[in-house]
Amino acid sequence: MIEATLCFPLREGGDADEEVLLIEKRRGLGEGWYNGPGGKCEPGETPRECAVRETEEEVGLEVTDLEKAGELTFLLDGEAHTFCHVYRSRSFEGEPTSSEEAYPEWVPVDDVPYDRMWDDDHLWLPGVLEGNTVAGEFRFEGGEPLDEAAFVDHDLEWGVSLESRE
Ligand SMILES: CNc1ncnc2c1ncn2[C@@H]1O[C@H](COP(=O)(O)OP(=O)(O)OP(=O)(O)O)[C@@H](O)[C@H]1O
Repeated sequence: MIEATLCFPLREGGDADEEVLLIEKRRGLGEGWYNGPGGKCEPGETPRECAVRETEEEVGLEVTDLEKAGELTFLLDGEAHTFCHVYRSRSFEGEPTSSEEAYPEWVPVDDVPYDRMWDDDHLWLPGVLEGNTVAGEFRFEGGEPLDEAAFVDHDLEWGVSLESRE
């Protein structure tokens, strides 16, 4: 099973609108779709360290004080495929810049382009951006690659305690 991360930097935008930093992914899994910065954990790395590293690599932002917001299990044809640790952060340094992997974009949290994201995102990301915590299982069918499989169903639990988790 792949262990991966997603990080959602948040800031106060114009008109006091809350904004989230998304990326348009330029290659690999989920290419062409929007998501948070993130990626696969490397050996010996904690998920939190992975989220910080991937955010720096993909958009050049140095995030600190990551808050654990979710744990998502993605199953493909009945088998656990990816376990994803989700974080929020309001503390970061630097300006988002494009990389070979991603185009960054600040978007109002009320205007997230869910029609251009993974099919599961609209189910859990709004709550995460509102400050809630979530544990979820999402089932996909149809074989590899995961981003061409069909999203079948899911279970979600809100308000879970993730404080003691990486
Ligand atoms: C199934 N539903 C899903 N919904 C939302 N997000 C999903 C997801 N499934 C995977 N993700 C995320 O997508 C990124 C893949 O990125 P990543 O590991 O970098 O893939 P990629 O193949 O490009 O890796 P390398 O660059 O080769 O390491 C990574 O953040 C991972 O958490």
